[in-house]
Amino acid sequence: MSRQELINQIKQKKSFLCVGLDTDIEKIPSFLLSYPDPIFEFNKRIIDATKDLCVAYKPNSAFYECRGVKGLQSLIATWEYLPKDCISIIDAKRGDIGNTSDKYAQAFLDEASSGMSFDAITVTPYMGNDSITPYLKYEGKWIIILALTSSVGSKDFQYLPTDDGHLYETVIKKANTWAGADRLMYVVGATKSTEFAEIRKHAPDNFLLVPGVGAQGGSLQDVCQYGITKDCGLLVNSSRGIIYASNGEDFADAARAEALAIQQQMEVELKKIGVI
Ligand SMILES: O=c1ccn([C@@H]2O[C@H](COP(=O)(O)O)[C@@H](O)[C@H]2O)c(=O)[nH]1
Repeated sequence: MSRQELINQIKQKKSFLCVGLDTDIEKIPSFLLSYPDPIFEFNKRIIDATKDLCVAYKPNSAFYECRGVKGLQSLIATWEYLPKDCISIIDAKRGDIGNTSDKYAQAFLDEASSGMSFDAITVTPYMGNDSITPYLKYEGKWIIILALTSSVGSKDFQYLPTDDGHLYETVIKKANTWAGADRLMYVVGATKSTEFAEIRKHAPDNFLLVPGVGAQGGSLQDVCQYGITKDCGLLVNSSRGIIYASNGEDFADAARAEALAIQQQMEVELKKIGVI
């Protein structure tokens, strides 16, 4: 999905919501366990209930990989089921030397090789340029670089002082030399809303993937105050807050209600800035 197509979807759906599919076999309603692929069945119902309210889905690969072959089958089935008008993001957080990154890129971006071809993949910047370029070979795919994470541990490295301010700022400045805002997004945690203004100085046009609202307590309003741009420029993710809104038979309806509440706040923010 191109940048313009993404912006068009945001305008059409009045939403910049990303629904996180962190689907945990121990948390899904027990009645689903009798299905041949309970994880896929859960995802399918969540997708059906939310697809008109969001512009992105983000399965986190850990929740699938931990189940071995079964998990990969669920992930492939989920990827196949994702609506084509939503950007599909695999949250894999990979990073390695070039020839290994080639294989990670094949695993998640090359349908002929693995059966999956997500629109975007999260990567860690720590190993530098040659760990990122293999993903850029896949035309039209997005690379989403961890910049300032929502985690408490972000203070261990990401805030270290550098000539640019902090290490996360150096990451953004350097990564901007590898590709433009039509291929690169950055992960910035919603729990770091006060840093958004600083980040926008380095990344005025890039979309930011923002996890951390909902279960981690980040504020959508604060994120928008400092992070929204004339093109929106944000994909705000909520995983547990939406998909585990209920663990009863009504789980999909409860997920929809949560997603709708977020979409309605997003509509207000988009109107404020004149995106819609
Ligand atoms: O800085 C980061 C980077 C990634 N994540 C991921 O986003 C979701 C958040 O899930 P919630 O249930 O909405 O808290 C999850 O997949 C994380 O691995 C993040 O939280 N922070």
